[in-house]
Amino acid sequence: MSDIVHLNNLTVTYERHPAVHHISGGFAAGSLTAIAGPNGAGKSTLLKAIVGELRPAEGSIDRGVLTRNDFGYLPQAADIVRRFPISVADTVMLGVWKNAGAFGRFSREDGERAREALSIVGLSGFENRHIGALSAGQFQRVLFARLLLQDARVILLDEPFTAIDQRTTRDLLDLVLQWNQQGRTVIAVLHDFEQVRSYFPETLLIARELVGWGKTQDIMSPANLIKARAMAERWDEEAETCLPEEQHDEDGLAKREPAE
Ligand SMILES: Nc1ncnc2c1ncn2[C@@H]1O[C@H](COP(=O)(O)OP(=O)(O)OP(=O)(O)O)[C@@H](O)[C@H]1O
Repeated sequence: MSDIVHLNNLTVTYERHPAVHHISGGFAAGSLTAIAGPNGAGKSTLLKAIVGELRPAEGSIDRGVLTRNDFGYLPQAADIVRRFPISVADTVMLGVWKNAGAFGRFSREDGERAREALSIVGLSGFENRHIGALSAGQFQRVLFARLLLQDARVILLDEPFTAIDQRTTRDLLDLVLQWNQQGRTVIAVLHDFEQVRSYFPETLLIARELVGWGKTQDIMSPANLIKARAMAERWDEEAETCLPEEQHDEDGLAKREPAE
């Protein structure tokens, strides 16, 4: 299988402090991958970089022929504002905003598809509800309906089941598995290791730097999890981004500019 997204020595920083450091590897087309790692390991940052919200400080992301519209991205619930006076139906329709004609009008067909997507996630009849009046689980169902409508080739989910009831988690997990069976590439940041082991064949384990990337049963070993924790604890939050590759000597030591 060829890679649909490839990371080449990727480093992503916030004000020169690396959050993701020198990660290389590829997501095979049609793969189902969990991104796991301790708190603050750079998982959300990595998703944001893949979808193009953050630019690499070093290295690159090869997305081949894919464009922004080929990516469906569900941010962490904490990053989504729900106070907008917008209905469930309009939220789902945002999944096809690119189809909207002049004056932001959608076709009757898109309206039909939105209703169908809401029915698939078990929310028929909720079209006119205000999104602020939904439970956390219902709102997550709405966001999954939006992803359904978007029909993306690569779907990125950031902790999609955190603080969601069991029934909703099961229903939405089924959708994730169906997307993958349809040939879509799915990448999900997950905290529940049992979920990772049971449903996600591939895992990318990070602690700012790569701990392991491959078959879940190999990567999620006790030794790797201990290593990830130790790497995260050792990480210096104040560390500055390292010098560009060409400024390293053969021993891998950064060459500093001579003091003036
Ligand atoms: N907008 C930001 N500005 C500055 N630093 C940030 C920003 N977002 C994240 N960071 C820092 O980048 C590092 C990685 O954060 P990130 O959210 O990517 O980790 P994570 O693995 O998703 O964490 P968690 O599991 O706790 O959600 C952390 O040190 C965090 O404080």
